[in-house]
Amino acid sequence: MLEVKDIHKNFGRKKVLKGVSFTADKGDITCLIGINGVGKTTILNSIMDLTPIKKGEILIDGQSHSPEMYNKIAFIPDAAIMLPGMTIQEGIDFMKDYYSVWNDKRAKDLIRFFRLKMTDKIQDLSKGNVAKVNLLMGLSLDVDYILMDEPFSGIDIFTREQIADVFSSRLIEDRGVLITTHEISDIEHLIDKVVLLDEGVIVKEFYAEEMREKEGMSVVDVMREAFNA
Ligand SMILES: Nc1ncnc2c1ncn2[C@@H]1O[C@H](COP(=O)(O)OP(=O)(O)OP(=O)(O)O)[C@@H](O)[C@H]1O
Repeated sequence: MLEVKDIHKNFGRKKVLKGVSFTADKGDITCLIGINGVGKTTILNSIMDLTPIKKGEILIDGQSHSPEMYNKIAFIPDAAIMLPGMTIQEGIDFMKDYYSVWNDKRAKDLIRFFRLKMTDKIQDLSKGNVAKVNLLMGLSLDVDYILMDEPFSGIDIFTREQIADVFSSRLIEDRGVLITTHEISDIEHLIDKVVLLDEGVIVKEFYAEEMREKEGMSVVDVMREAFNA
């Protein structure tokens, strides 16, 4: 389980996270939702230890940050992660050398699934293809948890559908996925758990299916109610 416990984060005098707590389970797709600038990326960066937190604790299967953690968790950001001059093949070769948890069979499945051309340079890729390469690099790591920051941002509907298909496919397997997205309707039917962030704290944490069955409310209905939209 991924446990975020009472984390606080300031940028200068601005208090962005004011005691954020939630959990994301292995086997679940958990979606972190909130308006622009509320602190979603900051939470993912904090989980990956890419930014220091002022207070609080982050546990991955009960353990706090350590170098071994990077064999358990992968981060798929919303910008290109490979050097611009590299080809996709060179990027894959780098990942293979760097990570002992690289799964070459899954990488090959993803290359076929996304129809990527290995000789293409990262700097020449469209935004959608950059997103696909990022997914390829993150999902090909045999880790238990995957964080994804806005995998649908600025991407056309067909590519969004293709990316959404990844969520329902065996490429995710029984791993824990924590995703931020504004394109909730694309994956509403695939999400297990929803965590709503507003004004520096978690205002609601619920299972989408339970909410549909017990309250007759969709994720978007709950969002509208929580954010008074
Ligand atoms: N390095 C930084 N220095 C100063 N302020 C920052 C920094 N990174 C983020 N912030 C501020 O922290 C707040 C939260 O930013 P963050 O990127 O986490 O939000 P977000 O919820 O991911 O936004 P979006 O939905 O637009 O991607 C914003 O007000 C942002 O301007």
